[in-house]
Amino acid sequence: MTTIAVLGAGKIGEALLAGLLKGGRSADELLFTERHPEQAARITDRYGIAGVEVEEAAKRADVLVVAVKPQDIDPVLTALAPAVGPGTLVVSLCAGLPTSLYERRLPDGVPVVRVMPNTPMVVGEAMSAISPGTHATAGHVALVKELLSSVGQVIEVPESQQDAVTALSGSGPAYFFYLVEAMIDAGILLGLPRAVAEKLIVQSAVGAAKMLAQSTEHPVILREAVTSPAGTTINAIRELEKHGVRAAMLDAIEAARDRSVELGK
Ligand SMILES: NC(=O)C1=CN([C@@H]2O[C@H](COP(=O)(O)OP(=O)(O)OC[C@H]3O[C@@H](n4cnc5c(N)ncnc54)[C@H](OP(=O)(O)O)[C@@H]3O)[C@@H](O)[C@H]2O)C=CC1
Ligand SMILES: O=C(O)[C@@H]1CCC=N1
Repeated sequence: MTTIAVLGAGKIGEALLAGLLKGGRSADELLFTERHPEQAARITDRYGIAGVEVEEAAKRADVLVVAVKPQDIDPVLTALAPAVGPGTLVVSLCAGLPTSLYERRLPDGVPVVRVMPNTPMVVGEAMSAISPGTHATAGHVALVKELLSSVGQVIEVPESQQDAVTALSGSGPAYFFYLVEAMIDAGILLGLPRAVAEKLIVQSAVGAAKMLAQSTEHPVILREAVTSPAGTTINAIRELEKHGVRAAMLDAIEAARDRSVELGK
């Protein structure tokens, strides 16, 4: 049995615990730490998983998944340093934080794998990108891939690409939610009831996402197929181009990448 402890059961930590249970792990194999007692009690009630202190998690777990905000990492590393050994695998989900930070602060030889997942984990559709640190072996990478495969898809990337990955797929779901929110607002502007606008847009998003996932065509071909000559769509596209939506997207994702780099300093 591999015991997995999630340090920081917030949004992504809870999503991972829920996903691992759905993927077939038993609650006995899982632990978590959480500094809000009410959140800890809620998680134990809901999933039957035990909440423990960081030091106990470090002693009992084979895999420690760090899911606190990057700004909160310092006390976690201080608590882990005397408690982890080279047999414990540390998996960091934290934006920006390099494996070298963990390697510097933890005992020599502790294996570290950096992962950037995303919240569609809650529906088994995460996109996770993983990068091994200096002491992580192929076996460690395989174990992390196996864990994350139960909550979505996994790719391995060089660690130098992790800030870009964070900006693209880590934050990516937020961009889609933002777009959906704006499109629902447009429905309200055009006089549709909110419930109708929501249904129209959410199902259009689900359908478009399935087409993107299943089709071998480039997204531009899929868009062209919707854009009839002298029709409605091209009028909307002209407005999007006029307002610089593509350039805004490039700038937005570059800004997210820059923030990830900054968090790692
Ligand atoms: N949300 C997302 O979509 C994604 C997040 N990530 C990464 O995951 C990490 C967590 O993000 P997210 O889940 O959004 O953040 P949250 O703030 O929701 O979750 C972190 C939780 O950990 C708690 N915490 C902080 N320090 C400790 C500690 N020492 N011991 C126990 N618990 C602690 C926090 O408490 P408190 O509320 O008091 O701070 C909070 O409840 C971040 O590093 C982020 O970069 C990665 C990919 C996607
Ligand atoms: O916004 C953040 O910093 C985190 C990392 C990627 C998604 N959410």
